[in-house]
Amino acid sequence: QYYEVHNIVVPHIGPVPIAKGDFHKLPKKVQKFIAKWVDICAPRALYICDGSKEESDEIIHKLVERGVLTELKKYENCFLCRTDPADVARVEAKTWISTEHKYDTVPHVREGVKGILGQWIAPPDMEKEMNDRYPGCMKGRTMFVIPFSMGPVGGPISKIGIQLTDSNYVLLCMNIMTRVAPKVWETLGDGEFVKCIHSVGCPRPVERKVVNHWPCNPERIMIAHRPTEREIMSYGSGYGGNSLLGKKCFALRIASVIARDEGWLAEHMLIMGLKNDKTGDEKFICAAFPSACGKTNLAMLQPSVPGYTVRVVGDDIAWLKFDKEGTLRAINPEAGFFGVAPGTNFKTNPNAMKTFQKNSIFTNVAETADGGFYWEGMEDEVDKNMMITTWLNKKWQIGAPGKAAHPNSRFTAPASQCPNIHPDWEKPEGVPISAIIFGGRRPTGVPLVFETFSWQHGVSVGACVKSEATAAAEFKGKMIMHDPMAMRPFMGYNFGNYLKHWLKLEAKPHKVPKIFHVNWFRVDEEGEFLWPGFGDNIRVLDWVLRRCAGEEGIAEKTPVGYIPKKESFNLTNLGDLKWDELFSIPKYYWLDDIRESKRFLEDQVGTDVPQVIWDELDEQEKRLRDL
Ligand SMILES: C=CCn1c(=O)c2[nH]c(Cc3ccc(NC(C)=O)cc3)nc2n(CCCC)c1=O
Ligand SMILES: [Mn+2]
Repeated sequence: QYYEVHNIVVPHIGPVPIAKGDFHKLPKKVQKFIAKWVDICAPRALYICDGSKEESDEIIHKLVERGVLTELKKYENCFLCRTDPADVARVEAKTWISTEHKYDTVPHVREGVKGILGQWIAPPDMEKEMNDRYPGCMKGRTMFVIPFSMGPVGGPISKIGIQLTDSNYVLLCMNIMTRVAPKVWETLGDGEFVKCIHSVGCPRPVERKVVNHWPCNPERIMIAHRPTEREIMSYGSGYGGNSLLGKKCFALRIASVIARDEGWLAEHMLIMGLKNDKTGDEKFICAAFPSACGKTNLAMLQPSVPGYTVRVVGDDIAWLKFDKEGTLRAINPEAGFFGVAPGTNFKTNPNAMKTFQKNSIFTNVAETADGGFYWEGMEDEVDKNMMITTWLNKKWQIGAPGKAAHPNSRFTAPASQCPNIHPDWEKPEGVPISAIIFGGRRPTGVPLVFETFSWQHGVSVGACVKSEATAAAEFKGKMIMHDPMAMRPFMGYNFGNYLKHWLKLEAKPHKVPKIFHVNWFRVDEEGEFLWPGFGDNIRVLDWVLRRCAGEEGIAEKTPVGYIPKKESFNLTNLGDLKWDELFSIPKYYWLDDIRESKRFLEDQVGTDVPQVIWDELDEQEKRLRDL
């Protein structure tokens, strides 16, 4: 029979050989979903995954034989993968969201301004693009069927997805990053699941030359989301952010739409627990930072001074939901860490280093002659004379020109292996959240930490998050870029409506947490960092928690929020700290900052900005004028 799919008619190619698993035991809805895409993509065989170690070992063995993976003999069960250099990062310009009505997806952007809060594509145009890519795209390849759960399988906040993919690398990483298990089928039953279709876009016989045994189709990459149908279709890229669909595509973009509909939050946040060693009292916080702020380093913090036992729940994504007592609880929907390798070492993040000593996959890092991994930041941890092979497969040594690892090279490691993973990290109902922290890389004008005056003020601060970033190619050096709620590349729907959703959650019986803003990166006139950061950040989190506990006399009011009273702050062994410079609130810097933020919101969100946000910015401006 024929399938009416996306208005194209594909011949029913009849049964394909099932390499693994029992197709007829799958839930009916799942069988239909698979059969439809088998007909469209025309794979050579079907492989139903079970997420077992045996399965991963079998795939790894095959990929090592084929030269896709190189074993890192210095570690246990660790492998290096080099991608096609044309397929090394997320591609925002080719990331689309399709809904019936444009303004369900994007805000009303000012005429002539390029929208940076998501790209909308009309359903008919998306169908045309899909029909142009998917028919026959898996010819000569195996279609892997990955049943996965975001969050502990069966948990009340968890959600199930099924990913169809022709990439075995994706299968290996999904087995680390999500919960893949036959139990997902039972839990799913006849229920709904997020439909994830991924292809590297290289049917056999391949037309485009395959580099590094990494099939991809960079020229025709398209990462498309249909939130209303809970569907994701990713074509042409094998790279993590584009192909591990459980992460950015599902756990942020699609999940933020589900969360809007169901009354919870899917956020780009770390989750960490801080136990006061004296009182035994433990509090959890969530924090949202743009890239290059060291989010993973903070999540896995090794404190530099005693007083707290810090443990990580998650380093990238948080699903937050108010429980029936009105307490905000969060789960980490992921099961692994997909972290930026460069800059990670035993000083900046010893817990990360210990996490990926085994059972981990490294993508586009460098390789040492003794079978280890290497990247920028490891100079002091590897013998100076060590022969190194770069991510581009060139011979190299420390001190030589060029980079050994790609700046966006990644480690993929099981969260369970992290030495300071929290014992409750897989608690199905999540952990209670006492504070939400926003932050950015702000070299000037922004104090180390401030507490916002209210939920509404906090949401307005989140909406105006900015961070210094290496600007796109055309500029040299750095620019301060907007990254509202650190969700800019991951918004699932109209950002104005997203802010409205946040504001609405304050309603009773919800007990909203306090919202803070931090900045580890302020520098003095010589460009020297004013704050030592890293393990010393525990001092800031200590003050945050004491404020959450309602401790009096430790804060003073400023126009932008409450900042610590110097005498209340733990400064032991910090030596000379330029406290006043670190906490100054320059009036005209901030007046400019507020004006620039208003301009950003007018340009990028326009009429969709909730009035409350304008009111908060106006009040902020008034407080500054009176400074
Ligand atoms: C929990 C740590 C958070 N954190 C920080 O708190 C932090 N602070 C800085 C800036 C800085 C760099 C070096 C020093 N000190 C010396 C000795 O070089 C101090 C501050 N860099 C930081 N980084 C690295 C950012 C790039 C990913 C960082 O991750
Ligand atoms: Mn992230």
